[in-house]
Amino acid sequence: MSEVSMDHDKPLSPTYYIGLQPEMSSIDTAIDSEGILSSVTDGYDVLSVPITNPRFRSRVSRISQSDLDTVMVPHVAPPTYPEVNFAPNTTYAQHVFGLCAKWIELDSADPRIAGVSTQVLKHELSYASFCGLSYVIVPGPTRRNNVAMYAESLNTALAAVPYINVIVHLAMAESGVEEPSSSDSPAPVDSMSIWDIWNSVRTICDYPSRLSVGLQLAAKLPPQSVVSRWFAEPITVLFVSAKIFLSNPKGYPVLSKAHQYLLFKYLKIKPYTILQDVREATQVRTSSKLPSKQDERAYLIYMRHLHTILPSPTAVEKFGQGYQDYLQNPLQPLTDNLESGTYEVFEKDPVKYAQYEKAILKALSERDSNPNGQPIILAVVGAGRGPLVACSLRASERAKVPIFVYAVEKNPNAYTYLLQRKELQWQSNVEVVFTDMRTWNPAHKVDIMISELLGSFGDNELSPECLDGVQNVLKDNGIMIPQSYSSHFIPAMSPKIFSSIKLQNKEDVMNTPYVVMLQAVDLLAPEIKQAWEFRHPCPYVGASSSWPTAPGIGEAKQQQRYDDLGIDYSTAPVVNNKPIHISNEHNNRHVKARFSIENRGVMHGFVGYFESVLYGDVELSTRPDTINKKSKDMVSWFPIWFPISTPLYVPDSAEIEIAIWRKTDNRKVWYEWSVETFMLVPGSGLDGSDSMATMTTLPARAAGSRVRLGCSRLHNAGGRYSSMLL
Ligand SMILES: C[S@@+](CC[C@H](N)C(=O)[O-])C[C@H]1O[C@@H](n2cnc3c(N)ncnc32)[C@H](O)[C@@H]1O
Repeated sequence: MSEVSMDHDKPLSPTYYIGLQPEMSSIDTAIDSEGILSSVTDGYDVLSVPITNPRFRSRVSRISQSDLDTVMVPHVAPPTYPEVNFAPNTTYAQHVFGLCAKWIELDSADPRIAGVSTQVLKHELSYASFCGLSYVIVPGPTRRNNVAMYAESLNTALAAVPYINVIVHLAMAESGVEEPSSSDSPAPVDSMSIWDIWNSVRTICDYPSRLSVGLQLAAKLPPQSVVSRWFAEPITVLFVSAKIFLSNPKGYPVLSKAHQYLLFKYLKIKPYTILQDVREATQVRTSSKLPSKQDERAYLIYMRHLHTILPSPTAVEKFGQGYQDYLQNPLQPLTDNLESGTYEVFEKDPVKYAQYEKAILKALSERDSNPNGQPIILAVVGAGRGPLVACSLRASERAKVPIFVYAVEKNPNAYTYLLQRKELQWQSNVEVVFTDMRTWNPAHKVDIMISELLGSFGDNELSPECLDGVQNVLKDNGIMIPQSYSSHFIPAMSPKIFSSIKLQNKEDVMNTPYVVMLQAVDLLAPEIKQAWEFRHPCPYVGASSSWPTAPGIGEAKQQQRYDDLGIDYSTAPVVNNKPIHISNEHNNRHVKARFSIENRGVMHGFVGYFESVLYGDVELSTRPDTINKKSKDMVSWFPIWFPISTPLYVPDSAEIEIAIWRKTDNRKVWYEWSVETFMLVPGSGLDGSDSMATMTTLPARAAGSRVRLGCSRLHNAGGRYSSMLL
């Protein structure tokens, strides 16, 4: 809005940008019905149109130049009829994106200019909203040191116009030299600086769901870390200038391979694509001042072609379609009885069951047959609707080893279904038992015990506790499948998940983990780390079947423990009229892991995965870096997200330390977690280089030492979000 950038002689015709909807549906007719939008859309789906025109700009400019001797911000009245580019019309409103005036300077250091700009923005948003538009595009901040001012204006405008979505138009990264450098060589470009500005804007505005990014694809793409960073942001629009296209040998416009790959990645989040500069680029490409419509359409045709050659989604992407970044509460199959539909979803994953069948086959083949040719006794504990029973029977056939299977289930409805399957399919090879596995007392001990009680973080559905409780029915040399499972984690940034959790607006929403098919997430560290492991059979749990002796402890000791804990033995947890073992301390876990962070970012939480050794070399994994090797295309588990209530900014070359506890008492199991961040002091002093501490106002510290930056609170410290053992 500054006088320098004012251009009164601009023609009155608005600049249109033309674009494609994420779903690529095309509208056949021109969207004009009022005469203003007479530019035919030519197969485009959306049109972005400046909300106001230069008449409005001239008036605003005159107002801002008047009364220069007063400090008051002059009042700007809303645009009038000849100052706007369109009128309300429900036929085309959904196909039009409003472009806010490019000449406003919300972040101007001059309070008059900033004040006038804010009024202009509010008027434009308000008029666009009145006309029924859903989206307006606002130019990004022009200065680095006045971001708070920009954000405040945006926030005010968002609050004043309640329904419209505001898209901030931003470059991916700076393209030029960053700051004047003291040396002769130019300072390197800081490729995260624009993301930094955006992060400040949305943080100051407190993560509004109506604020998103319109990302301008750069001609020269920034490093991969910047590409991944933007991918985690709410991108509503991708701006693609026709000027970044190359010409193929036949003279048609095409994008470079690097741009194609980037688009393939970004199109997954289904942004609108807006093509810019088509006329100018066509003129250059065709060396014609008046290129034909056909020549201009080449860009659109190419973009549509790109949509048709998108790499096919992975098995996980296909399975999770529609569930991306959608928060789900982790299942609690011990407390709750699952619905048939939920089991059906599990059963859609061929990979998990193929791996189980392979593991059972291997265990059967390695197991010496029982004396007198007795069948090997298997137990599927937590049988659900029976898929692992079916796997066991198939493995027995393949191994040519006779088996007898107990199918143990505590869900009465699943039990009924299992009885049906026994009657119709399995007959005498299978005995269906309705009980909590922890109180099961079978006639025969078990050679191979098979379970699938795993949650997204491995042990979070209480597999360790359930299996400890049934371990006493396993023969001394018996096998448990899985043999072990481990939990893994990594710090991550996801503004989308953070705001979705916040939006729930319920108490304690940051105290519980969520199961999420992650998409808009940037993993902040280069490697995922293991938290802990559980092995079965558990060495701390005895194989005695005498009930109610606490596994591995003995009744007297158990009594002693109750006494130590001040618990009345007679009030010990009871299942099926029998007290279950309460000494569960061996299933407590604690880990503190340190993650090196190369590129700065904001931590909103951490992602959890698991790995499991089913038997021998047959494994399962949900870790993105090992899933392909261990259980490619397995879809049964989405990752788990542990939120933190206050996002933590982490600078370049920093460290994040995450501490997690798995805590148990005699009735429940829960996680607690906290995060600390550190900055590393670079330079050694020995080579003559200054340490950052001496270059900044920080107190001098030895090079390599860690400066504490911040920490989160302890989450779920009260154990309120617990999984119940009873
Ligand atoms: C994750 S589901 C797996 C079901 C089945 N094995 C499958 O792969 O589809 C876990 C099953 O274990 C059952 N379950 C959980 N805890 C149990 C317990 N303590 N005793 C018996 N069944 C239990 C649940 O009811 C549920 O059917």
